[in-house]
Amino acid sequence: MWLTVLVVILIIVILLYLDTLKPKKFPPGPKWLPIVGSALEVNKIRENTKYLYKSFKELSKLYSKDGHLLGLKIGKDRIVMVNTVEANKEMLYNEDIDGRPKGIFYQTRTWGERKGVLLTDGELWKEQRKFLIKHLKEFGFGRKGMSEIAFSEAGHMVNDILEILDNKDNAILPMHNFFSTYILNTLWTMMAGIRYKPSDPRMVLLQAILFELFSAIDMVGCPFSHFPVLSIIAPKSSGYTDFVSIHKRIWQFLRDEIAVHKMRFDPNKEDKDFMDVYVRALREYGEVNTYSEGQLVATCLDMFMAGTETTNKSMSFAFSYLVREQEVQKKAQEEIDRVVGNRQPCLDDRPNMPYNEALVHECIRHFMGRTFGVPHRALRNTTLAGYNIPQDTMVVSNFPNILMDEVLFPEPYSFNPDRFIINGKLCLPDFFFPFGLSKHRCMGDVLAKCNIFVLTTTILQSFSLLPAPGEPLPSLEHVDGATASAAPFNALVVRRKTE
Ligand code: HEM
Repeated sequence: MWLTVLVVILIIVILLYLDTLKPKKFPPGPKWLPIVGSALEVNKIRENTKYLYKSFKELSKLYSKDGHLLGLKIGKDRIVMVNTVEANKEMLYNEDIDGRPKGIFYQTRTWGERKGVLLTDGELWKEQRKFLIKHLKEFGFGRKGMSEIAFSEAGHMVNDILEILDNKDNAILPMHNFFSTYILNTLWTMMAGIRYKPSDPRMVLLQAILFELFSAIDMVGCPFSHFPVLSIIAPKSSGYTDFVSIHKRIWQFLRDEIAVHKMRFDPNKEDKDFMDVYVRALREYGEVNTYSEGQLVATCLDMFMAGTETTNKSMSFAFSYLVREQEVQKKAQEEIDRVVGNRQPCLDDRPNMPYNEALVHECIRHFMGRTFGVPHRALRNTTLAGYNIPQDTMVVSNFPNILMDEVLFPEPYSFNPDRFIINGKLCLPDFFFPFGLSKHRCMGDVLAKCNIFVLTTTILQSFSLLPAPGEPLPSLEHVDGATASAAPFNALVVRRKTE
């Protein structure tokens, strides 16, 4: 009996010891303790720095001599943060690192299966990404139709503000989520043929829970993803219960929409949106290869999340700075007045408006300068920047390290569109790739840039945004999470006088 206990203890000790060993030539980083890995050290530093990206910067300074990579283990997950421009380019073009992570966190959002286009790889990702892009184009994606939809949404936005002003000259409006419904509408018109009013109660609820969800998790995971056992022994405090319940609400929202499309489907009528196309494919061929109704729900979920949160939060950063820095706002308005005059701005104006176009890139820089890339996964043992990356290691672009670098972007925390202008022309350096590179490059960059340009120029043409009287200026302390957001703030929206 005692011998058995001793052997069991010995095996546990050996397993715990093995858990602390790093693979040969693994990227440098903090020590690995049994079970928790480097989590304690990361958390300790995060208590001081408040933000995960700043903690990784501190840890990189401490451990990474050449600065390229930082190697960590959080719970069961081996994670490599890719810090530099050169290492990121090498990583994003390395096909061995073209996978997406597996596991409870990434799969719970799609009811335990690997579905969708954002967090999948292999045949399913390839086939479904191709199908999605091909058919979204039929409804305007990346084409003229897309800019017309953005133009129409911008018009609705101005009318909604005028309705709120109700003959007054100004009103105080909450800004951190202000643009989200208009942004969602541009995508949802193509995906589901629908536009919502920002006051629609379903939208208000969905936006609130999405904001909550993205603040509660990090792009590299959350407590129950690194320690899956927590989802069973401590589902509430590990965030698992909320994660599932938020997703259930979004699934329901999407399934309701798909049900409407299925009900009204008529094989003899022209498809009006992506859901129609997918329902037709399922009716004609059935659930073959990678096609299924679950895949349609997951694709909609991905587009909903990747397509609205990112653009909306980029704009929330832009406007928090525009309220603080009135001279930037005035410069943008001067260009709008000079080039566009009194008609509504549209995407065709962009080539003649380098300052406003640069403003779009500066707002994306501020967003991705606080947000990590979508994690990749090593599909097999490989190398990166001279280090070994074992199969199934999570590999993450550390965008903040590049986009907030003082050498690449002097005074990185100031909001300065002029940094992207040389001799009066927009000039983007080749170390600026906030949408990623290569095969997993963002699908929605064209739509995001179109929306930000059209919505920003349209609102600034008709209104100025000033600090709300009696309230502090918008805070520069942002909300951390899977995607960073400006802290909630109000602005005094003032009608501009037209001559
Ligand atoms: C400011 C706005 C946006 C930024 C900064 C952004 C950034 C990114 C980044 C960094 C990636 C990961 C690339 C990689 O893993 O190598 C990505 C992937 C993705 N984005 Fe975006 N994105 C934005 C807007 C959008 C929009 C509007 C859509 C929807 C139309 C979208 C859909 C996607 C999808 C589906 C992927 C996964 C691509 C794949 O793995 O094949 N994104 N995005």
